[in-house]
Amino acid sequence: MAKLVMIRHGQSEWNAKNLFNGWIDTKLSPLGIEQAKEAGQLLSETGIEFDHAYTSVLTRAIETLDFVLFEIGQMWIPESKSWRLNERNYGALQGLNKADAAKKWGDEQVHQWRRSYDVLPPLMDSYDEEVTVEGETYPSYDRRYADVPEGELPYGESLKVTLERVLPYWNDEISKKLLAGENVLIAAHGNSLRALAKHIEGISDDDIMGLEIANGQPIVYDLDDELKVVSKTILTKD
Ligand SMILES: O=C(O)[C@@H](CO)OP(=O)(O)O
Repeated sequence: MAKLVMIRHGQSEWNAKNLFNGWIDTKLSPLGIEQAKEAGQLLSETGIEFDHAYTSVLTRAIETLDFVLFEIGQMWIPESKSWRLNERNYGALQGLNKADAAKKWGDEQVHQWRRSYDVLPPLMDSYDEEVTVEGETYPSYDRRYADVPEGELPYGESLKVTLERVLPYWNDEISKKLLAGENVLIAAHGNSLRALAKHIEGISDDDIMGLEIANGQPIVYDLDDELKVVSKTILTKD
């Protein structure tokens, strides 16, 4: 029986400001760093020995993985990073304040964009666009995406579309490790992990609307030989 642990990154600078973050590369806030360290401390109490760690190509998830691996004394294990584990691309919403968006488009519309399974956010026009917040400019595209196959760069993703780009990585890479009995740690994002949880737990399109994943709380799955969930435990301080 293999163990799979998924951790959403600690609070990002833009989570703290209530901005749509998506693929924009922001760092952990001071609270986010504390949450990442705490996640590692909680995980270290389980004694799980990992064989492989996965993360996205976004700094907030990579930082979280580093803090967690440091806390559990397993910084040496093999790690892989993939754009397929990135946060959902929030398209033209990226950089906007979520409360301002609700005032402009209405609470229900914004809730649909954030939590529905298949409603797309407004799409961005091009990867040449930059997002400027408080005088700081963030590029939409950089060389970390050079290996993304032609035509697969998203311009805005629903959870469904997010799952469709996470799944090939799960099927070709992560699930193979678990099927071989290896213990796997994934540090990623609220929506890439909601998508994976939907797949792993068989959550319906309707019920996935109610699933929230908190920053820095490790989710520990025991999986059987066919990767069916035997148990799920969320580690918290309390
Ligand atoms: O802004 C984002 O990219 C995500 C997660 O931080 O937000 P939401 O929870 O609204 O999907």
